[in-house]
This record gives sequence, structure tokens and C-alpha cells, in this order.
Amino acid sequence: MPKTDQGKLKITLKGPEVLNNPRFNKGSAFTREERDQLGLRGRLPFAVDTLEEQVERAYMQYKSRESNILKNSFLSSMKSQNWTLYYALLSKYLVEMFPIVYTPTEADAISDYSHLFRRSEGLYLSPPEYGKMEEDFLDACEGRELDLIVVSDGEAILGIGDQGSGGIGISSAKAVIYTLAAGIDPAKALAVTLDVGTNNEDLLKDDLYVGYREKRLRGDKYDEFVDKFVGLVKKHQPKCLLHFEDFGVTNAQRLLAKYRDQHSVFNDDIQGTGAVTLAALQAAIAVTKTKLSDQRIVIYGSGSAGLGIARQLRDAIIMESNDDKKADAKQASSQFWLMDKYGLIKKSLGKDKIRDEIEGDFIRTEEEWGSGEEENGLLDVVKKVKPTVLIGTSTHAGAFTEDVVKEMAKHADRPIIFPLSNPTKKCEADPKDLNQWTDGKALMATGSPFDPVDVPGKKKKYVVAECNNALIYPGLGLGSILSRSSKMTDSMIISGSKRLAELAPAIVKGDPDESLLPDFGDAPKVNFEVALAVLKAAQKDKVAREEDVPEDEEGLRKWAEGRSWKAQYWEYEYDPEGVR
Ligand SMILES: NC(=O)c1ccc[n+]([C@@H]2O[C@H](COP(=O)([O-])OP(=O)(O)OC[C@H]3O[C@@H](n4cnc5c(N)ncnc54)[C@H](O)[C@@H]3O)[C@@H](O)[C@H]2O)c1
Ligand SMILES: O=C(O)C[C@H](O)C(=O)O
Ligand SMILES: [Mn+2]
Repeated sequence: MPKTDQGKLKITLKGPEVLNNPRFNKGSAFTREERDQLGLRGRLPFAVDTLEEQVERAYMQYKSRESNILKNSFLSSMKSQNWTLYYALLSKYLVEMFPIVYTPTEADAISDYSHLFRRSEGLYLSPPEYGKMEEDFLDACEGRELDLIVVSDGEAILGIGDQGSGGIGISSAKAVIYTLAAGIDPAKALAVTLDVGTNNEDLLKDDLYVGYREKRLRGDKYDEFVDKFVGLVKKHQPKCLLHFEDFGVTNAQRLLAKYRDQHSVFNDDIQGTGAVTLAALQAAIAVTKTKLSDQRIVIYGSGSAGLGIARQLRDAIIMESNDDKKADAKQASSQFWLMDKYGLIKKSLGKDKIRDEIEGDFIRTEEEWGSGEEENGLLDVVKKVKPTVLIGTSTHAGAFTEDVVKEMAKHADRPIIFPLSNPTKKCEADPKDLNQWTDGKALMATGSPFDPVDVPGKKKKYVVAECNNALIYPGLGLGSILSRSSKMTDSMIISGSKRLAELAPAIVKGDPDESLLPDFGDAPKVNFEVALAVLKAAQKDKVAREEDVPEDEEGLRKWAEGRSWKAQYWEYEYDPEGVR
């Protein structure tokens, strides 16, 4: 950006234009000199505040909002007024505000999007405007070279299903976390919703629904729509990371496979969730002093997240095996029992009940489970399989019942149980119950935040790891952005996951009573470490296009740090040639 010799930022905006621009607005923090130059004198109260004073005032206002949803809407208003203040506030109260701008509260904001709607954000694309998509896309890019686009079609938002155009809320929330946890400049990030209709009857019937009021586009028409959008990203933003979020299960995997070799494309629900879960599992097996290849893993809910986790863990098992007796995909797959809404996924269920994306190696055989079509529920499976690991990605609240958990604990000294469904109300179990039913033996991680639980016989509490992809996707993305990678390779993702596991308190402190993942309050530090590992893997894979990356570790860290956007004010000087 154009600067003066004194390091001041040259801007062209004046008066209401600068006050109404969240990127440049400073509100009561404009200096006297700036007020004179930019025509703001009479438009602001007299006192000149510091950013710290503004944060203090904003925090008081935040606190005065009684419910979480009111706090969420207060923060989204602030985001549309002043980015620096918004991110400074969020950074200072990170742990307190994460659940307000992200899961679980953001789920409530999204499900009520049409009623809460006040101000638009990001880019909304819908089928009737198909012919003007390029114009609208370029308009939203505002002539900038973007680092990041987060896109959702709103079909499978968290565990709350089809939310139509409200899906923009998850794109925005994910982009906010990229800024908070990975220093992505918000002016170089764009949230997009592909508003291709909705099959949510409540939305279709709601007179106030703000989206495109038609059934979802499917088949070739849907593919053409997505293809046009991805084509525009490739054409106009060739160096930008394209992050897919909360697409329906039938599209998520297919789109990832279609585009991942063409551009730097990443699916968070599949790859981000796989990577964070692998990290938590690495920490858990360090506690149990076992190996990945020793585990019997039941995955309950085999959609985008469940299958993404299964594939990621399977790849890790293959990598872990010795070269002389290398496990193959078939052998590694035999450690998994996948379940979905018809129970265990086994051959005799028939094609109708087994989704196309589920590879044959993951489908259990007739030799083991018989040729009948009866469904095997979770308790049956746990009884027969005696799993060491149970992962929930089903959106089925309370599915991990006392019977199931006690049965599992009969055969596993330290049962590893990860109920990962979000938001909180969709979680498969409350960690407090898991802890009680297993006499404190369960090693736990959840998708949304929960309070620590008691450890029997000890004073200290067990911190339940928040196994949410937000602990890793900002770092995976930053690594790709810093290296300007032409694609996101599997080894970039595995390297990020390994780095995250190394930072888990259970591993760092070598203490089985410590958490399986770093604290969310450390998300910025952790994601930075992940990003460096990902960048190095991109270089190794020869997909990095950035040439200025320093080779020595210290230089690299400084260089990467210097690229990070910070919530701090610039001093401005009016200049007709400046930025706007
Ligand atoms: N912790 C994380 O980082 C993280 C990441 C991604 C997704 N998730 C959560 O995982 C859940 C699933 O997300 P997704 O993107 O995979 O959605 P999805 O729609 O792709 O998958 C959900 C799967 O669960 C199955 N299912 C539904 N009801 C079931 C039941 N009663 N028993 C067994 N299976 C059932 C569905 O058939 C589907 O295959 C959501 O709650 C989401 O919030 C968590
Ligand atoms: O958004 C989250 O909180 C994690 C994950 O992407 C999800 O869909 O639940
Ligand atoms: Mn998601």
C-alpha cells in the first residue's frame, strides 16, 4: 500500500466515506491531524481515544448484551464498522469470544439468518444471475489480489443441515478465524455463498427468507454453476487459496477430487477435520503407549467429516508401517468400522444404503457380518468389535449412551472417545458423562468447547481437547498462502497434522492427564507452527511458487511473521493518489 516517508498510509477517502469503510475507519481514534485532513472534525466527539480505550469500551458494551446471540450480533455489527477494533477485541478475549463468533453460537445466527439480517457481507451468487457471475465476482474482488476465498453452498452447515443463503455465515466465520489465528489480511479474504436454492421447507415457507427461494439446483446445472465459479477463481485469482466449507456430502468429496489438482483447493470438513483428528489421536496413543496400527476404530457418522477422518487415519497407518512390511490400503482399512444412519456399513446392506463415496475396502464383509439386511446398531458393533477408538461425526446428539460407553470401557484400558459433532446440541455425548461412565479413564476430545472434568483421586481437572478443525485449517491455509502453492498436497496436510500433535500438552509434558490438543487460546501460535511445516512440505513437493522464502529457520520465521496482518491502526495522510 502507498506510504509516505514517515510510514503513514496514503488514503483518498474523506468524511463519511472513511467513517463508513470498516477497513480504514478508526472512529474515536482518528488523530486531530487526521480529522483536519480527512474532513472529520465535526463528525466525531472531541476526545481522541487509543485502540486500547476503544477495546475497553467495546468490551463493556459486549458484556451488557445478555444472550450469546445478542453478543454475536453485536460483534458482527462491529465488524461492519471497524475491522481493527473488531479484531483487537477478539484477539484480547479470544477464548471467551471464539464460541460466540464460531461454533456453537454462529450456528444459531445462521439458522436465524433471514430474521437477524441487517447488512450484507461477502459475495452472494445465485442461478438467475448466472450470466453476470464474472461481473459480480470482479466487483467483490475490488481490484485486489486475494489470498483467500471461503465458499459454502449452505447444504450441510455444521450439524444443522441445509441453511440456504444463511451459509454465508459459515464462510464469514471461517474467514474471521483465518485472520485471528493466521493473520490473513481481511481485505484479502472473501466470503462467498453459492446460493443455489434450499431444500429446507421452513426457509422456503418463510416470507422473510432472504435467499433464492427455489429447490436446490442438482445434477449438471449444479456442476456448471460451481464450475463457472471455480473457473473465475482460477482466472482472476490464480494464487488464491479456495476453501470449501459445509457442502453436502454428495458434492463435497466429488468437488474436492475434481478441483484439487487444478488449483490450491482445500475442503475443511474432509481434510481439516481429518488432520486435527489425526493429531488428537496421535496424542492419545502416546498416552496409551500404543501404535496407530494397534487401534480398532469405529467411526459413527460417515459423511464428509467421518470419511475424511477415516481416510486421513488410514493414510497415517500406512505411513507409520515399516517399509519392509508396508501395510496396504486394504490392510489398513480393516482397522475401521464405519457406521451411518443404517448402522454398520456392510456389504449386505445393498447399494442403496451405501453411499458411492465409501470405498470398497471400508465396507465390512459378509463373512464377518452375515448376508442379512438387518441393521447393526452402535451397541452391537461395540460389543463385537471391542474398539479402542470411537469417533462421532453423525449429528446424532447423545448417540454415545451409557451402555455403549461402558461396553467399550470393558475392553479398553483408556477408551479414546471423540464426539465431534457441532454445535454443542448435536454432540454425541457430554464429556462429563463419558468421564463418569469410564471412571475417568476416557481420553476425550470434542468438536465444540466443553468445561474441564474431574480426574478421580486428583485435584487437577482434565481439559477436554477441542478437536475442531479451527486448530489447524488456518495454519494449513497460511502455509499454502505463504508458499503460494499451486495445490494443497496430502503431505502438506500430514505435515501440519504432525506439527500440531507435537504441540499437544499430553505429548509436550509427557503427562497422560494433560489435554490431547493445545488450548484454543494458543490457536494463533499453534497455527503459525502448522503453517511453517506446511510451507516446507509444499517446497519439498515442488508445488511452492513463492521464490523469496528465506532458507534459514530464523529468517523464515521473521519473514512469515512480517506477512501477518495485525489489528493496529496506521496513521493516515490524505493523498488523491492513495488507496481507497
Ligand atoms: N470437530 C470438527 O472439527 C468437525 C469438522 C467437520 C464436521 N464436524 C461435525 O460433524 C458432523 C457431520 O458433519 P459432516 O460435514 O460430515 O456432515 P455430513 O452430512 O456430510 O455427514 C453426516 C453423516 O452422518 C450420518 N448420520 C445422520 N444421522 C445419523 C445417525 N443417527 N447415526 C449415524 N449416522 C448418522 C449421515 O447419513 C451422514 O452420512 C456435524 O455435526 C459437524 O458439525 C465437526
Ligand atoms: O465449523 C466448525 O465448527 C467445525 C466444522 O467445520 C463443522 O462443520 O462442524
Ligand atoms: Mn464445517
